[in-house]
Amino acid sequence: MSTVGQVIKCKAAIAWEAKKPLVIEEVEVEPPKKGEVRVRIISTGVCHTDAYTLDGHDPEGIFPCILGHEGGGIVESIGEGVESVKVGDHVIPCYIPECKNCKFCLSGKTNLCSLIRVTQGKGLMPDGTSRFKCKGQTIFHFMGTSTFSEYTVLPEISVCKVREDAPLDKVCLLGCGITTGFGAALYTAKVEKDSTVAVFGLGAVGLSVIQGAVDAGAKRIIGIDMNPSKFVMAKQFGCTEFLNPSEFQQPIQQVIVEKTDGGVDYSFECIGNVNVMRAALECCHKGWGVSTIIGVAPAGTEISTRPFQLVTGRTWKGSAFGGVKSRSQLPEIVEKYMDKKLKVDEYITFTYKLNEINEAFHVMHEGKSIRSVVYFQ
Ligand SMILES: NC(=O)C1=CN([C@@H]2O[C@H](COP(=O)(O)OP(=O)(O)OC[C@H]3O[C@@H](n4cnc5c(N)ncnc54)[C@H](OP(=O)(O)O)[C@@H]3O)[C@@H](O)[C@H]2O)C=CC1
Ligand SMILES: N[C@@H](CCC(=O)N[C@@H](CSC=O)C(=O)NCC(=O)O)C(=O)O
Ligand SMILES: [Zn+2]
Ligand SMILES: [Zn+2]
Repeated sequence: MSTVGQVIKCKAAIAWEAKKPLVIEEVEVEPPKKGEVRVRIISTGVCHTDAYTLDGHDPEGIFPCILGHEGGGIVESIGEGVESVKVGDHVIPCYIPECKNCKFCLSGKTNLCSLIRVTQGKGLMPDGTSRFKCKGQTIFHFMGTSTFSEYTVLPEISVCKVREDAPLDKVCLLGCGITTGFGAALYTAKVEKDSTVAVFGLGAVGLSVIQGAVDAGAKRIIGIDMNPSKFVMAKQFGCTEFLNPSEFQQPIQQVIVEKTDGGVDYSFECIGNVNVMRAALECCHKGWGVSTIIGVAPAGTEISTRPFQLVTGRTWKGSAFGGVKSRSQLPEIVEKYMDKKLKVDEYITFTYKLNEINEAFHVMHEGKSIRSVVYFQ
């Protein structure tokens, strides 16, 4: 029986409140309105940012909500006026949309489309309402994607069509962490051949920075993590040296400056810790070192350094989704994976069914996972 135009009742993991486990509930998902798309999610990764919001660190965290932003799915139905995707298309939901028409999209300088950013940050669709209900209560969207639900509704501009032979249970991971790190190295920092790179935090994002740095021809890639178990995979990805800050008396930036004849050409913070962000800037070479912040830091925290660090030629940058334009450039990243030029399968350390999703958060907090993928069937 067709579900088009009908409210769909399905399973979703609800975050009823911060710091509490998700609860699998039956939710009602409304049909897509004008300019919207309803997607059946096949699988979803669990990113550190989902944990950050669930743990109550996100100033935009609104509860109850359906988290999840690293999904792969199939279009179930489309709303009036939708032209860029059709029923049955394979898609990746995108937390940074691409309208191709706002000041940001037209600038050619950024991937940060801002057409619907305000409502998205309030957990709502662009018309200011939600498509989710549970037990008669409105459930908020998250990052415009809410992929921890069997069905979700997205604005058309937040949906990237991908080739049908790309396995959705793998390329879902390109919806966030892998694309973010890879893009940050190649498109935001623009790492150069023969350069020296420091990567702080060797989770999925850090490993992807390493992939980007290898692609760019970096000569030395120094991985820094407090968890030495993360070094094993980093080495397989092309990291050439490893440092555990807890093994040194001096600040880690000083150790790196000494080991690299004055500092690295590029550094990346892939943790979300403002003290590490400072270290990442200060381990950069005087005159030209560029440090890119990727990690998302808790509400209320701020970065600091001596302005002299910048006066003397270091640059502080930031990157969201690796600077990748979601609808026009993400298909190229999928292509790289399909051509075996980008690792994706290797990140999947755990797989779960939806009713086991809290375990994915547990293994992440224990430092045991790179990525968990949750399957809906
Ligand atoms: N800007 C953007 O567009 C995006 C930002 N993010 C953000 O990027 C960050 C990384 O995400 P993800 O890779 O999924 O996270 P992970 O938790 O998988 O990786 C973070 C790694 O950093 C390690 N770590 C923690 N504290 C320190 C420290 N003080 N010094 C060195 N290493 C440390 C962790 O160790 P352990 O294993 O012990 O925890 C872990 O190995 C998060 O803040 C996330 O929110 C993610 C995607 C997109
Ligand atoms: N809601 C947070 C900000 C969280 C954040 O910075 N998100 C990143 C993506 S993290 C993905 O895992 C991002 O794309 N930021 C750009 C944006 O417009 O949100 C807060 O309010 O601090
Ligand atoms: Zn993410
Ligand atoms: Zn736009």
